[in-house]
Amino acid sequence: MKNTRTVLEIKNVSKSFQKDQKHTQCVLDNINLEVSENEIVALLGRSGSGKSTLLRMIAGLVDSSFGSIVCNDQPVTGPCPDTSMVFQTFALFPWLTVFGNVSFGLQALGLPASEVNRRTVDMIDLIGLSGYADAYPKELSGGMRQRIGFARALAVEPQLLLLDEPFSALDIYTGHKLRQDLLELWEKHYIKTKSMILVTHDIEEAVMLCDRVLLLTGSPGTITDEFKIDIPRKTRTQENTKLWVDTISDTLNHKIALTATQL
Ligand SMILES: Nc1ncnc2c1ncn2[C@@H]1O[C@H](COP(=O)(O)OP(=O)(O)OP(=O)(O)O)[C@@H](O)[C@H]1O
Repeated sequence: MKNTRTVLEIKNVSKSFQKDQKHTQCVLDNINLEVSENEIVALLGRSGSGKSTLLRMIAGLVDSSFGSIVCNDQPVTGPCPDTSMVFQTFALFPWLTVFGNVSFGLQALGLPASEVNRRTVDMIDLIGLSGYADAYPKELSGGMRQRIGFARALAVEPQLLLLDEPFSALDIYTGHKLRQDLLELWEKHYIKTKSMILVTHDIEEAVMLCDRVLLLTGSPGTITDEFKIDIPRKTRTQENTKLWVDTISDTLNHKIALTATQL
């Protein structure tokens, strides 16, 4: 029987930012979302619809104004130990080597040095950066830098990996290779991560990689549409997913146009 343990449960979450002394901006409204073990979920929406804000709220980096977020059975009230994030811009520490970057989160956990060392070396190998432990990010290509970003996030063994457009700054080939490598690590359980949420603007990427694609639309943003991609991941091709891509694209464009008329 399929394991359907819930890794993330978001209930009635809203978020407003204080713009100045008199004005607040409501960015997200009444978000409800469950993510199960063994799932990859995509979040699509226009720029500014609140996708990154939602990821940061799940990570506990931003407070929600209303509602509840529970990750791995624990309410998220601050930085969440069961999640980690990979960013579009890599967000590496340029003054640290590959080893320093990858071990950063492990050191913050206060683990013994021998454990930090072992897990960092293992993760550097697993992500395909063997031989580069002493290199600095500026000495490496964009694809290799993003591998550091993934290794840093995965080293702390998050249950839920939060991906904020992690492939969009890479060329098509490099992005494709990194996606395939990540999938392989996940499907073969070489990493402890159970589930992932991917924020992307690339509908094809979402359909090829994810079990479900959610649309965050409206102003303030809310989850308005869900598409279950029920073709086994391994058998997906551009041809047999084209209908999904076209349907999602049409729905998204329609919703964005609708929102524009309401603003
Ligand atoms: N810390 C903050 N303070 C004030 N406003 C914020 C803050 N963070 C985000 N916002 C506002 O919230 C809205 C949503 O931003 P967010 O970055 O979540 O959108 P997004 O959907 O991820 O956009 P993109 O696709 O361009 O990355 C924007 O209007 C942004 O200006």
